[in-house]
Amino acid sequence: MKVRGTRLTDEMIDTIIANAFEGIVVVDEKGYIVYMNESYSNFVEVENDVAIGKHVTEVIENTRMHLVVQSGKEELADLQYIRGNYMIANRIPIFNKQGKVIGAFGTILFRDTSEWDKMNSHVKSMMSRIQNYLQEYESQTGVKYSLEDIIGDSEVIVSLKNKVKQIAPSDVSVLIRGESGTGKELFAHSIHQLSNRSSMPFIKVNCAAIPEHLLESELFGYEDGAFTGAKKGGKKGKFQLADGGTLFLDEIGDMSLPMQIKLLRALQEGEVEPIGASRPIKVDVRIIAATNRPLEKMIEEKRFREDLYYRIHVIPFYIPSLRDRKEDLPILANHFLRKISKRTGKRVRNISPEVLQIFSKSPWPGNIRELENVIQAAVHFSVGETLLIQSLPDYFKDSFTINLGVKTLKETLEETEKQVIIGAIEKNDGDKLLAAKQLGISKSSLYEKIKKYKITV
Ligand SMILES: Nc1ncnc2c1ncn2[C@@H]1O[C@H](COP(=O)(O)OP(=O)(O)OP(=O)(O)O)[C@@H](O)[C@H]1O
Repeated sequence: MKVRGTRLTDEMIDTIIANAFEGIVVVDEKGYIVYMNESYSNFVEVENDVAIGKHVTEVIENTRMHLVVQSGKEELADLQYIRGNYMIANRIPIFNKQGKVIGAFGTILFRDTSEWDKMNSHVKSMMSRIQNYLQEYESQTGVKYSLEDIIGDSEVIVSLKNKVKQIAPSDVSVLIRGESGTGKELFAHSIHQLSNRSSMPFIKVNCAAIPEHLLESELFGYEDGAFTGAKKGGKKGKFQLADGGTLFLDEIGDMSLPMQIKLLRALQEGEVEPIGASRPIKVDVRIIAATNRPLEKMIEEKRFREDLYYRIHVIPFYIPSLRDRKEDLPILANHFLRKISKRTGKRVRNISPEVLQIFSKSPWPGNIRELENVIQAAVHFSVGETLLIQSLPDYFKDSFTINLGVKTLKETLEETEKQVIIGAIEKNDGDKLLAAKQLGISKSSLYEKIKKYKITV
C-alpha cells in the first residue's frame, strides 16, 4: 500500500492494527486464532500470546468466527454478548485468489471497556425500558405475539404474513383455519397488534373449554343477582372487556347451536345483553375466529349456522400443517433451540443433521406445538452442545421407529399418499378439482383414491 509515494511498512501496519479503535481477531480456515490485537486481548482478559493458536471458541464467548469460515458469509453489526456486555461485532471471511476461504477477521467495536461501559449501560437501560413497555402493553392489552414471532420462510408463511399486513387495518372479521398447534392464535395476536385497535384489549375465549351453560355469561356477562351463585356486583362479559379491541373466538366450531344464535345476534346488532340486564349494551369489537372443524360440512349437517358462518368468514385464512411446509422445519427447530437454551441456561447450540432428517420424516400431528415440546425435552436430555438422536424423547423416537418397523413399504407409501391428498383438499378449501390439479393427477383418479382411502374431508 502506498501513502504519498511512501510504502506502508509492516511495522506501520502492525502499529495501526494494534492500536486500532476496535478489537481485531484473525482466525485460520479451521477457526484457530492467528492474530489478536491488544484491544481485543485486554477486553477478553487473555494474554495475547496465550490466545494465538487456540480455537476461537475457547477464547471468545459466543463467537461465530469459526462458523463464518465454514459458511464464507460475512456477518455485519451483529450484537454479541461478551463478558457481560453487548458488543457490536463484524465478521468477514478472507478468500484466496481461487475464491477459497482461508480464514476470517473479526472486529468488535470499542477499544476500552470504560468507554464501552457507558454505552453498554445505556443500551441495557434502553432494553430494560423496552422490556417494561412490552410487559405493560401485554398486561394491558393481552397481546403476547407480533408478526416477528411467526417464524418460517416457506412461501405460504411469507404470503400469510403479507396477508396479515393487508387485512389488519380493516375491521373485517377473519376466520383462521388450521390444525391444532399450527399457530392460529399467533396469527390472531399479530392481526390485532397491527390493527388500529392495537392499544385496546385483545380478549380470547376458548369456546370448547367453557361448559355450554357458562359460555353465555362468559361472553355477555351478568347483572348483580342474575342467578344463584352469581358474583356480587355482576360480571362483565368478554364482549364488554374487548370493547374497542378484538375478540378472539377460538374453537368456534365447538359452539352449541343456541349459543351460535346469540353470538350472531350480538354481532349483527353490535350490542350484548348481560344475563339479568334490562337493556342491551353497545359494544364495538372486531371478531377473529379460529377452528379446525369442517364448518362447511357442519352446515350441511345443520350443526353450524350458515348465517353465522358468512358473518365470520369474511376473510378466510388457512394455515397449513407443518408436514405440508417441511422447509420451515430447520429454521423453526433452531429458533426453539435458541429460545429454550436461553431460558434453561443449557448450552445446546446446534441440531445434528440426523435429527433434522428424522424431523423431516415425522408427520407432526401436533404441528409446531409438538416440535417445540420435542425440542424442549431433547434439550433437557442433551449432554453436549449438539442435539443428537439419543436426546430425543422416547415417545417421539418410538412413534417413529414403530411406524418404520411395523409397516411395509406399501403401507407406508399408501399412508403418505393419503396424507398428501387430505392436505391438498384441505389446502384448497375442499375444492377437489383444484386439489387434483395441484397434485398433478386427474379428477377421476383423485376420486378413486378418495374412495380407496375412505377420505371424508
Ligand atoms: N410460525 C411459528 N413460529 C414460532 N412459533 C410458532 C409458530 N406457530 C406456532 N408457534 C408456537 O406453537 C405453539 C402453538 O401455537 P398456537 O397456540 O398459536 O396454535 P393454534 O393453532 O392456535 O393451536 P390450537 O388450535 O391447539 O389452539 C405456540 O407455543 C406458538 O408460540
